[in-house]
Amino acid sequence: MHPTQQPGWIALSSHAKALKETHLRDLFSQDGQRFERFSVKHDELMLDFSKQRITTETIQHLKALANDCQLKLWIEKLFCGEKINTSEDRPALHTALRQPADKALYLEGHNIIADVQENLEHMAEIVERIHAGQWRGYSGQPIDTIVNIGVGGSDLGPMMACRALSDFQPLISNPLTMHFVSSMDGSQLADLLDNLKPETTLFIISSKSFTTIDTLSNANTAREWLKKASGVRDELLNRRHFIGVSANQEKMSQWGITPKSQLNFWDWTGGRYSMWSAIGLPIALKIGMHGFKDMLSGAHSMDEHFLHAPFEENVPTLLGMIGIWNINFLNIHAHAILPYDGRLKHLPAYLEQLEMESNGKSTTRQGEKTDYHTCPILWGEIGPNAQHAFYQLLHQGTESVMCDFIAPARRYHDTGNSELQQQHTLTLANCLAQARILALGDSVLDNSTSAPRHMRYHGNQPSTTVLVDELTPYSFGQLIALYEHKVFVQSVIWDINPFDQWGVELGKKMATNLLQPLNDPLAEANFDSSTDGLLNTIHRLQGKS
Ligand SMILES: O=P(O)(O)OC[C@H]1O[C@H](O)[C@H](O)[C@@H](O)[C@@H]1O
Repeated sequence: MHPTQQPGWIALSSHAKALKETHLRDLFSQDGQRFERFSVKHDELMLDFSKQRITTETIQHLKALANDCQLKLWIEKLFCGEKINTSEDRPALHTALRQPADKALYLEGHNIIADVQENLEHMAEIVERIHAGQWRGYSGQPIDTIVNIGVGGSDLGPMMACRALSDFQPLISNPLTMHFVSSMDGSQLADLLDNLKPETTLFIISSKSFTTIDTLSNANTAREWLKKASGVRDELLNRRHFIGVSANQEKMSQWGITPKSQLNFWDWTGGRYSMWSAIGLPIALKIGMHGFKDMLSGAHSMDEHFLHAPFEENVPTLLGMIGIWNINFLNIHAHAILPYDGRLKHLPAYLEQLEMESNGKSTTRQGEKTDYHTCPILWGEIGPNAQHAFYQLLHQGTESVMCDFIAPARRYHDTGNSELQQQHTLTLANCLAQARILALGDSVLDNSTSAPRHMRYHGNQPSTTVLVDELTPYSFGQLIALYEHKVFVQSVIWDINPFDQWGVELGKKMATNLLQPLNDPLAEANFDSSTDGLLNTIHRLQGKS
């Protein structure tokens, strides 16, 4: 049945009308127990939903809607490997990547957990060799610099995790420097190559498809740079300086990655869900295999919780359903991700891909056009930095925005560094202050109403605070799995497939069509007046016409 015809949806619509005039300030003054009522803890994460514009009735209706849409059944389909990515005829089994070794999951008669474990062992061998200084470049010197070349899901997850978990680097005899390169125009790579030593640099070419032009162009540039610098033959460079990570072995081999330096994963791992697979090699290099496995365990703990916990305690389900409430019933279509921890700098970019590429769709599983909103516009920044940039709009603009505040409760506590401890306290104070003012507005002040209009804060901007006990590989794994499952919950309610991304394909084809007319001013170009005009101007500026 169409989601908007479900009884839960209809009940939520009238409930939203009844709550329309209710400010968060009223909800707090009516109920002194909001925090106890609307905060939920699972393991190392605590989510406070009390600053959302909800009542206990809202939660009941959301639960009814989740049941109407058979959420429980869909979660089971996800975990057991049903082909729920129907447009690509495959399952989405990122949860299998974090299953313990003693579990089994059969896909077409084959135990994929055994494959996953074998893969982890191969990863561990590579990590060990590099950490021990036994992986040597063409001149015999140990590798000390890693450059991950990838884009989208083959870049954002590992880059985010390496930054987030840099406090957890193991003591190794051969410390590594790590870089991430994604941009198609080569600007990141060009800057980097000027400062790298070719004989000690190892490139990880990460691409699920191994056909992504952005990644292959950067990889080719890197190989040419190595060739010129070393004067060594391709075969030796490929063996000593390139590792490939892909679900496409054939393409990796064609490019020249030697079989021993190939790490595989599977088409049932979506690109934006792949940091748990061999795509996570940079993470394992950064925090060691032990740390990487802790991250997998954290995610697994969230998986088990998502699969088994009842709705009222189910953290990803609540996060997803309260998002549905905001988007479809309170008409809020902007979502800010605000980590109060500089280590989570890349979390907003990661979630932009995870959420908007998964749920930024308007076609239902039945192939019909949705007549309701789906994924909101998501963006974000380290919270304290964003306070000096776009919080003005959050506090006094005309848009309703829902916010996620994400902060660790403990940091620096065992460093003995009181200045840094104080900085953490200051950061938490800002996090709590901002969420409070966004919710309650200037009613937090005694004499607010006497202030001129330009100094008023209207409040009523809903937010969730995600409090992490302490940022570790384990809690980080939980946090990311939380968002993955939240996205899944919303996709079920919206009746869309979150695991494909057809909306990115046409742009790739069109860019290919434009290469020839860009190279050759005499090539036939008959696109549209804007594109033709831009082509002519570029030719003129390049001195080609
Ligand atoms: O890993 P790759 O196959 O190189 O793909 C890299 C990225 O590019 C694609 O265009 C998709 O939009 C992303 O989902 C994907 O993560």
